Amino acid sequence: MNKLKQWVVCQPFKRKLQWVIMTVVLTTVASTLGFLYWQKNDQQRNDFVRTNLALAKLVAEFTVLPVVFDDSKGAEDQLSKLWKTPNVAYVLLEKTGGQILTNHDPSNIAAAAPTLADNQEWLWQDHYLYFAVPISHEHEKLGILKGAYRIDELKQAQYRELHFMLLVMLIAALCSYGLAFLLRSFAMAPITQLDRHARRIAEQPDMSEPIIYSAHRADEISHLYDAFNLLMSRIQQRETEILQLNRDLEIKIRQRTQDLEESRHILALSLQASNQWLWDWNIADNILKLDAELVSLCTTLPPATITIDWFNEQIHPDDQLRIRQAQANLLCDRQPNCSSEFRLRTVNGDYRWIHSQGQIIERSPQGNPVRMIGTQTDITDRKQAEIELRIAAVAFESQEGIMVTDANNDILRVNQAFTKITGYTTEEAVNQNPRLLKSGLQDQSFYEEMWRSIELTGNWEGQIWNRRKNSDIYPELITITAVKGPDNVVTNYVAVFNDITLTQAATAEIERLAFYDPLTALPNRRLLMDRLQHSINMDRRDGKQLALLMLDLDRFKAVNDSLGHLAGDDLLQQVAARISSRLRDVDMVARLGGDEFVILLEDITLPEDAAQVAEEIIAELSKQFCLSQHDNVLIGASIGISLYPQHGDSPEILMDHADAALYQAKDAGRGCFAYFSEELTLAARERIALEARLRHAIEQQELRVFYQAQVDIATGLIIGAEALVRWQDPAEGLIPPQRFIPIAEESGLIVDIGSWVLHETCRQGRQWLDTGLPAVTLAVNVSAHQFQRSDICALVAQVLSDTGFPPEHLELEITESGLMGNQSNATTILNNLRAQGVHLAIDDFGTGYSSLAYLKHFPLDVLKIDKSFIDEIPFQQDDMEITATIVAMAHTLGFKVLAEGVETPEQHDFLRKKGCDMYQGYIKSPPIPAEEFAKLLRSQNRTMSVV
Ligand SMILES: Nc1nc2c(ncn2[C@@H]2O[C@H](COP(=O)(O)O[C@H]3[C@@H](O)[C@H](n4cnc5c(=O)[nH]c(N)nc54)O[C@@H]3COP(=O)(O)O)[C@@H](O)[C@H]2O)c(=O)[nH]1
Repeated sequence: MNKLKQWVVCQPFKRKLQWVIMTVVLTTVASTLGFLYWQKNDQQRNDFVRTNLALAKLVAEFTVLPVVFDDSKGAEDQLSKLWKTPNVAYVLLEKTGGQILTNHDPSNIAAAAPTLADNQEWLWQDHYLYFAVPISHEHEKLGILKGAYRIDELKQAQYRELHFMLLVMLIAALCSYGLAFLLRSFAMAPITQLDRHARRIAEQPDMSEPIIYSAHRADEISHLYDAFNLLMSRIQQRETEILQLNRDLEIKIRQRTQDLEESRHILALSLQASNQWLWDWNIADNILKLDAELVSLCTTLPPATITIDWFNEQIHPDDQLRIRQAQANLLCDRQPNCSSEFRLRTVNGDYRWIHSQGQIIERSPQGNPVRMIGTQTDITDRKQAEIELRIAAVAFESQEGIMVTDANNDILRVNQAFTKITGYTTEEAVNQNPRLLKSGLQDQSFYEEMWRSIELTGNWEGQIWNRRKNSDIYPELITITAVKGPDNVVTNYVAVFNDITLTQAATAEIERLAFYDPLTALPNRRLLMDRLQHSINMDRRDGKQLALLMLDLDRFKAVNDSLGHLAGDDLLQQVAARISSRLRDVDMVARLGGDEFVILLEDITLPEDAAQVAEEIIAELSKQFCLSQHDNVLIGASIGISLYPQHGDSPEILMDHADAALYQAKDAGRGCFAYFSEELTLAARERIALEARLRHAIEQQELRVFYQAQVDIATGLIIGAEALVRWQDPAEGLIPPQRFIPIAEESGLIVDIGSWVLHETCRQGRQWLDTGLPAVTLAVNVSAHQFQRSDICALVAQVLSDTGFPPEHLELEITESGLMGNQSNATTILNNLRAQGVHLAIDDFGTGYSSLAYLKHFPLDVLKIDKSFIDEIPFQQDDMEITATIVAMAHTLGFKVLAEGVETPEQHDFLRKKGCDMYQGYIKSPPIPAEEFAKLLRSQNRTMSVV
């Protein structure tokens, strides 16, 4: 119903008008026709009933007699008048009691006829008018006459009339439609025109065009047109004004927009510069607008969907309650603005510290907060820095002294531990230079080295002695670190130090107890084994050898038992001191307990070196001991020696073998040493004996000088000789230098021997000159030991001066190893010798590690190619090539070349072809005594004079 109403309301007015007219016309026509039709119908029916019922009643009166007399025939005659009427359908006469006297029912309708009530005379139903007329005589009911009339004809007539009326209705409808249409057109035309005009004007910019209506009319429509035109002109006028206002407004808006844009830009820049993000919380609908950067930092959600609840969920659980409480306070107006710090989860799942602040900018009419705006800042770095600062502050006040200076080394800050250690308060230290603490125990070079390290590596760590305010000097372990700025320039220095006075003392005490024998203060077994292991490792790497000497005192038990333990202790301490005094710094002596000592000799050259030390110690301990109670005692010592690597490669094995050797030494009769192997023991003993004999030989002048000719390869003439020492032993005969020169070098006797050979050679040379022999160069060997540890320059000057031998005929042969080591020192010596007029030769070239490039730095005259290169010529191609190269290169550097050990004509020819200058070797002459060499020289002279 509502829909219908709605639909009707929505219909255009003209249609509604048309409907009204048609409805009125049709309703009027229909109701009039309907009434007329109904009235006529009713009339016709009543007439039909009345007429036919009267006929039936009349017939009924004529049937009284036949009914009384039960005369069927008479009844039929009477009734025939009735059934001969065309519209009678059936008729029957029924006597009271139910006897049918007559029945005329050709269509069998009676059986289906309705039963009428007692007093009901007729019934109008469907196609029939039923009737029941009583038959009475003198108020006695004799029977009843029943029947039915057909009413079809009457009904058909009525239908025809109905059709006619409907036709009239249709015509009326058409007429009403036409009438309504005419009326609608007439009434709506001006309105439609007004509508079209209004629409057209609405579509045009110009609204000033008036709408014209018939001039002669003055009805309501005409007023409407006037009102419309007036309205339009007013609108036009207002529009002009509005346009003007609009233009003004536009200019203002443009200006404001520009200003706003500028402000926005400045705000954005300011926010960006201050690392801030804008947020805008619409409290009413809960939407939180966040800066795009912050959104992308913490979510992939579309920004428009972010609510305050979602945002709160992203806050760290530990901060959520506090922040929600702050928000609640704001909303309840307990505080006007907010400022808080919290951790916010990012898309990565980690948290960043955010500082958020804002205020309410809009309220509802009731005064409730509606909108808030504020900024957020990522303060993670600041928070981190705060944490680090707190840590730094705690660390700064640690147990270690800390001193911070600026780049000029002026103290900026010190901590409490600094004051505790140094005694200087902060006020006393600040603005001072750390020199304040200088003890003076370190020299300038120490500090220079320290600052060099700081400059190079950025820090320095070490131990330093400083002075407290009360003048006490104390050791500290200090680390100095240079702090650099982003430009890599030092801005500060930070020194962190510990007073290690107590630590040092404690460490020393612990070490002493753990590693040293309390009686003698010598290292104990533990330290010895550590050191031995370390030495084995080092020697294994460097290919060196070491010796372990196990020493046992003879007769110590007797002293201890007879003079008491105090005397025994005293004796042991003195033994320890004597042993120590005989050792080099690199060696070690340990006490294993009782009277047992062990000596570790590191880096020995020959196995016999150990025997020499053992011999010296045995000799030292054989001397008398004066004990503190004025008892003089004589003891002795036996020593067992084991060697690394010959006798074992672990500390335990070496100790066991030294112990075994010690028993061997004791068995041999005490007061002697023994190696773990017999042959070494013998060799060592022989070597020691030889050294003793050599000393004796020097004193007894048993040394001789032999001379070996040096020949000019081009002329074949002797131009010089090498002086070679020999030992003329009265018992053994001539002892070659290979046997005694190494011992002489180790024992230092070489200095005396070398000095003697130089003197003897120059003396002999002078004598030969004086006797008229031709002047030849005499070459003297200078050992490495002699060159490096004695004043060779002074010796040469002295000898030349003493003997008067011309320096230009003296040549000194120095080995490569002699020159190695301190190059500048060697150069000084050589220059000095050169300055004296002496010639200089490099001996055994090729056996050492020097190169020609290295040698060119020295003022040398002759280069002697080692015999080992000459031996295999012409069989060894390599040696030939090396020799040829040495000759060529030596010449390039300005040296003369002498080949040693030339024995065959092939060697001689090869050297001559390669341009070698001189040679020396058995092919010409072996080393021979002075007289023989003089003869050789004289014979050459004679030959020459004959030629
Ligand atoms: N510091 C000193 N060292 C000296 C002194 N005297 C000798 N020595 C050095 O002793 C080493 C052995 O010398 P020596 O046994 O005399 O041997 C020399 C020559 O005999 C030997 N030689 C020379 N020619 C030949 C040869 O043709 N065949 C051959 N088998 N041997 C030959 O060479 C030695 C000379 O060597 P060098 O000195 O290198 O020229 C030896 O190293 C001597 O240096 C001394 O007084 N002081």
